[in-house]
Amino acid sequence: MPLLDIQSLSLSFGSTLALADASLSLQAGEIVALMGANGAGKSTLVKVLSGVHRADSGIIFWKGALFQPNSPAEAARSGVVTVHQSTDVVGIPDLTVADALLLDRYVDGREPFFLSAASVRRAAARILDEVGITLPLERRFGDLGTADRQLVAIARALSNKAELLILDEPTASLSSNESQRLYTFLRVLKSRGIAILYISHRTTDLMSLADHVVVLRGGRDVGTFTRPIDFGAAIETMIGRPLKSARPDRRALSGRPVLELKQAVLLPGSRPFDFTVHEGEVVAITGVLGAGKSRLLSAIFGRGALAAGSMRLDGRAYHPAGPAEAIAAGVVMAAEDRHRSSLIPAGWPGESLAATISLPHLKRWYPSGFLYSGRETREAVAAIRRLGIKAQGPRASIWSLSGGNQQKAVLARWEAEPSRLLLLDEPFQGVDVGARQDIIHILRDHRDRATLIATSDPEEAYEVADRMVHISNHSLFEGADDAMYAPEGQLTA
Ligand SMILES: Nc1ncnc2c1ncn2[C@@H]1O[C@H](COP(=O)(O)OP(=O)(O)OP(=O)(O)O)[C@@H](O)[C@H]1O
Repeated sequence: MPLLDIQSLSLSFGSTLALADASLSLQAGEIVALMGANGAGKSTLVKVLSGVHRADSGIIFWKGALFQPNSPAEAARSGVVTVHQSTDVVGIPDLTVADALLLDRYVDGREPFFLSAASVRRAAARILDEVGITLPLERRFGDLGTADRQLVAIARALSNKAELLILDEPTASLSSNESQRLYTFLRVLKSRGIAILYISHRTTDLMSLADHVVVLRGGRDVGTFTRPIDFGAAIETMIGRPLKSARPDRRALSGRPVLELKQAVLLPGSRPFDFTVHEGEVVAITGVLGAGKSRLLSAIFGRGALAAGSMRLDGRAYHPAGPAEAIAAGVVMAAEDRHRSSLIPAGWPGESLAATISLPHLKRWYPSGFLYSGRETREAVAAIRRLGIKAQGPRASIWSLSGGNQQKAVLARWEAEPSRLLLLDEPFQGVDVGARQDIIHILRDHRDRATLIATSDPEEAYEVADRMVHISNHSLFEGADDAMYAPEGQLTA
C-alpha cells in the first residue's frame, strides 16, 4: 500500500484549469521529484495536499485512509508537512534558534511559555539531536543564513513527527555547497523511512536525489520516470519540445567597455579589484551566499556605494547617488527578492501583469500623464508571447501567476526598454529549464548592451554566460575556466 496515493485531482481557478486529473503515489522512504514547467500545477497540488485548497474532484489516500485536510496545521498533525521555498522561510527574527525550533510546541500548548532558558536549550538540543544536525541554539533566528533557516524549518517539521516532507524549491537561494549539505541531510531522512516530495527546477537537485520523477504538464501527470532516470527525456516531456543545447558559444570580447571598475573595494578591508563588462557580453558572477554578489550589483545600481575605487559607464565617471540616477544613466536591475523589491502588493493599483511590466516606463511612454494609447497592454501581450508567460491576460493580477511566471514578468519589465547595462540578481530562481533557455536566448540576443548576472547556481552561470567571474570575500577573481563550472552530467540535447 502506498503511503500517499493521489488519484485524479482537478482544481480550477476561474477559467484556469490548474490541476486536471493529476495522480501520483509515493512510498515511505522514497524521494519523489515533481517536475513541471512554470504554471504546470505543482504548487497547487501541494496546496491541496497541505489543506490550503480543496480540490474540485479527485481523492487522496494517506496511509490507506481518505485524506482531506482543512489547513496546513491539520495536515501537519497527520504527518504531512510542507516547507516552502528557501527564500520564503521566515520566522520571528528576534527569537533565538532554540525558541524558533520549539515554536509549534508553544503554540499548540505542548511546551509552556515559561520554560527556563536552560530547559528551552535542552528541548531544542534534543530536537536537533533527533534529526542529526547542529545549529547555534543561542543565535538570533534573524541572523541565520538562508540555508540554516531552511534547516530550522525542516527540523521543526520533523520534530512534529512528519512522515511526508514536502519541499517546494528548497535550494532556490542556496549555493551549491549548501545544497550538497541539504542533500546529505535528506538522504539521512530517507534512510529513516521519511518520504519526501521534492519540487525543484534545478536538475542537479533532482539528479542527486530522486528515486523517481513525476512530470506535470497543464495540471496533468504526463509521465513517470524511474531509476535510471533519463532526465533529458523527463525535461522534454515537461516542456513538450526538444531541449536546445545548454551551452552557448562563448563569444570573444569585441564590444567596447560599458562598465569599468578600477581598484574597486566593496567592503573596507576587502581586496581591491578591476572589472570590465563589454557591450554585447553576458557575464555571470558566481560565489557562495554572502560572498558579495548582491552587494556588488547594488553598488553598481546606486543602492549603496563602493568603499573605494571608481566606476565608469561608457567611458564617463559614474557614481549614481541612487537607483533613479542609475536608471536615468541606462543601468537597470532586477533584484533577488522579487516579492519585496519588484511587485506591487495584492489589492493595490498596479498589481496587474501589464502594470508590473510597464511601471518604470510610464512617465516616458506617457509624458502627458494620461494613459491614452494602451501601450502598457500591448507590451504585456508581447511579453506574454515572447517569454511564454502563463497568465489569463495582461490585466490578470500578478499574484495569480505562478512563481516562475512572476519572475518572467519582472524580466519583461527590463526588456521593454533599451538599456546600457542590465543587472540581474538570481534571475532564474523558480524559472523552469525550458523557460530559462528561452530567456537566455533573449538575453544573449542583445548586442547593444552589457548584461551582468549574479547566480549561486553554477549550472545557470554555465548556460548563460560568455564569461564567468568568481566572487569571494567581497573581491572578484577573473579567469576561471569553463571546466570549473561545467556541472556534472550537463544536459545537452
Ligand atoms: N490563487 C490563484 N488564482 C488564480 N489562478 C491561480 C491561483 N493559483 C494558481 N493559479 C494558476 O494555476 C496554474 C498553476 O499554478 P501553480 O502555481 O500550481 O504552478 P507551478 O507549477 O507551481 O508553477 P511555478 O513553477 O512557476 O511555481 C497557473 O496557471 C496559475 O496562474
